[in-house]
Amino acid sequence: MAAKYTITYFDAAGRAEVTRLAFAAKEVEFNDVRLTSDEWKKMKPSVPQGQLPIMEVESGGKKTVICQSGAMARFVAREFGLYGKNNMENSMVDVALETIEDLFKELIKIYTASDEKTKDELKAELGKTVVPKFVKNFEDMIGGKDWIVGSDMTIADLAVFSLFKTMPSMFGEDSTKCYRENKNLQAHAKRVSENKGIKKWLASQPVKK
Ligand SMILES: N[C@@H](CCC(=O)N[C@@H](CS)C(=O)NCC(=O)O)C(=O)O
Repeated sequence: MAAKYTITYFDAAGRAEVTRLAFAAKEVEFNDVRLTSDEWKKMKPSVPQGQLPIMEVESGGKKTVICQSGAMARFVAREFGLYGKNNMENSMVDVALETIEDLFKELIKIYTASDEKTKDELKAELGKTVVPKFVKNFEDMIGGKDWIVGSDMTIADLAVFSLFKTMPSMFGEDSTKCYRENKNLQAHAKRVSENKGIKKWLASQPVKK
């Protein structure tokens, strides 16, 4: 019997969207559970490491909960052939995922800033210096190729697509100006969004933040 998957997170893209997109791209069904903050408060003590997202995998009569968004994304990527074709490609996928994690950390700095003034300063810096640095990193990875790693779409492509798609709604249009001006990355985003499963997902599951 096929495995049953449940992703639990908040009603946001955040750290769950790349795994959701992997299911969408491969047109594999999963349970998309989105908690309110009250529901989360009740559930938190029973969740491994006390944070979201988590993914429950039911297979062969056994239920396993995977926490840590990177572990979830990599699990799904390995299951569905989105992790490259050999050890070197796996590593290059990891390079992209770790780079996305570095960008996430920059974004979290804005969320956790102690006062509005610092928040505004960090937001202004995001579009001016932080994002351009990351855009250069991803531009170096993709160059004129179709995909970030190898000859097929991987979880790395979904991670880059997802984060840059979400950022404007959280940090303003200016935050991703440099990304929108990059021809190779725009072509890349178009390629990802034209995947049949992703197209369906984007049409049916608008994520607000
Ligand atoms: N390294 C963890 C970080 C998880 C994390 O920071 N989760 C946040 C949401 S993005 C969370 O659960 N916040 C609520 C809480 O800590 O109670 C991962 O990648 O999954």
